[in-house]
Amino acid sequence: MQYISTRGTAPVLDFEATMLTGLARDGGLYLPDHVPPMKMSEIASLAGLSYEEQAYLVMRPFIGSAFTDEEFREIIARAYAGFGHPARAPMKQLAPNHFLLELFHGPTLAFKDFAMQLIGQLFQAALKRSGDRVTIVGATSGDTGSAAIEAFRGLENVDVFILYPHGRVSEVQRRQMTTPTESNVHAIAVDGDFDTCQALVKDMFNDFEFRDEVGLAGVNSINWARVLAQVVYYFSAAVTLGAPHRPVSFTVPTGNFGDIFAGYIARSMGLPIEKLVVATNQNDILHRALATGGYVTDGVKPSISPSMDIQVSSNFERALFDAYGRDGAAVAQLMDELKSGGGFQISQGALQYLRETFASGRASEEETAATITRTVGATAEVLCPHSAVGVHVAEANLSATPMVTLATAHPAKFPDAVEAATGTRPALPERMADLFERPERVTRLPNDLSAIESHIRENRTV
Ligand SMILES: Cc1ncc(COP(=O)(O)O)c(C=O)c1O
Ligand SMILES: N[C@@H](CCOP(=O)(O)O)C(=O)O
Repeated sequence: MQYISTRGTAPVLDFEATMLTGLARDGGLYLPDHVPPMKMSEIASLAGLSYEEQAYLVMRPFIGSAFTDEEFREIIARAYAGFGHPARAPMKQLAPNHFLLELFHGPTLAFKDFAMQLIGQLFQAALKRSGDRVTIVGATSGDTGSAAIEAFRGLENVDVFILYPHGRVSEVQRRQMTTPTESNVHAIAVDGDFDTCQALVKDMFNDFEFRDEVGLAGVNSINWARVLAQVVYYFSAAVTLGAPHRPVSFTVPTGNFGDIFAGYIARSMGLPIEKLVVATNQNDILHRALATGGYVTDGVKPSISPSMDIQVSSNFERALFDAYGRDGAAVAQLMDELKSGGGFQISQGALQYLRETFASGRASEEETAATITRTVGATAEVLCPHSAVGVHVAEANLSATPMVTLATAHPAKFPDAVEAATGTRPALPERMADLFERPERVTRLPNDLSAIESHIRENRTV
C-alpha cells in the first residue's frame, strides 16, 4: 500500500513513513493510493469478534509490511488494554432506531484515545527499530492534546509539545495537559483560537529547516494513522446492528473532519453506510459549505462544545481531493485561496459528489443544551455537549435505517455545560479524582511562529 499527498507533489510513501512524516512536504495530507475493499463475507465475519480482533482485520490491509502480523496484534492489544469498558466502544439505545456509540472509555475520556493509544504503540515500535528520535508538535482544541500527552508521556525517544488556545478549553481538558510531570511533555497556551494553533503547526511543518532539525512529527488527524484507527469503530458498530446484511447510518459531531472522514473510508471499503451526517455546532462552516458550495471562514465563535470550535477544517481537504477526482493541483489551488483570502468556491461537480456522500446539520447553543436536558430525561444517558450536537442533528435524519450517533467525549470533561443543562455536576472517574489538586505546568506564548519554534528548540529533551 502506497500513500499519496492531496496536493500531488510530495514523495509517495509507505505506511510507516507516512505515519512518521505527518504533513506531506507539499503541505498536503496523505491518503492511500487506493482503498482496499472488504468482501461482504469478510465484513459479516467481524460480528462477535473482540474489538481488538476487528481492529486487526480492518486495519491490516493498510499497514503493508511495516509490522508483522504478530507485532501488529500485540500493538493493538496494548493500545486498548487500558480502556475502561470491555467492549471498548459500547453502544446504547436512545430510541427505537437511534443508537449512541460511546467512544469515551479510553484513558482521557474522548474518542481521540482510540487512535492516539494505537499511534503511541506504533511510534514506539518504529522508533525502537530505527533508533530515531522525534519531536511531536500538535494543535488541540482540548481532546487531541490530552490524548497525545497520555499516549507519549515518559517515552524516551519522543518530546511532545501541544499548542492549545489560551482560555478556550475546558478546565478538565487544560489540567489533563498541564498536570503530567514527565519532562518530555510540554503544554503551550497560545494567544488565539484553535485555527491559530493548527496554522502554527502546519507552518512548522512547512519550515523545512526547523522540521528537519528537530525531527518534527505530527499526531493531529493530518496523520493518516489517526484516521485509520478511527475506521474500526464504524465497522464494530455496524456489524452489531446487522451489517452487511442491513445498512446503517452515522451522525458524527464534526470539527476537523477527521472522524467523519474515517466513516467515509469505512464506506469506501464496502461497509453499507446509508447516510453519513456531518453535525456541527455554531461554527458551521462545513454545514454551510455543503449547503451553498461556498467554504468561507467567518471567525471562530466560542461555544459550549469547545473541541469543535474550528473553522479551518483540516481533513476536508481529503474529501475535496476525492471530490475533485484526485486532482492535487486543483486542491492546492483551493488551499492557496483559503490561506490568502479566507475561503473558496467548490465547483459544481465536486459539490455534487460531496452532497451525494455527506448530509449535514447544525445545532445552536440552545439546541445543544436542550438536547442534553431532554436526553437525560428520556434515557438517563448524560451527553457531553459535542455528543449532544450529534444527537440533535441525528434526530432530524432518522429513518427506517438504524442511526448511530458518535458520543465523542465523556460528560465530565465539560462539567459546567452539563450541570447547566441537567442540574447535576458529572463526576470524573475515580482515577482522576485529584486532577484539580495537581500542580499545573504550562508556557504561555503569543501567536508567533519564531517564538514557538525557539521555545521548542530550547526545551526539547531528545
Ligand atoms: C469531543 C469531540 N467531539 C468531536 C470532535 C470533532 O472531531 P473531528 O475533528 O474529527 O471532526 C472533536 C475534535 O475535533 C472532539 O474533541
Ligand atoms: N477537536 C480536536 C481538534 C484537533 O483535531 P485533530 O483530530 O485534527 O487532532 C481536539 O480536541 O484537539
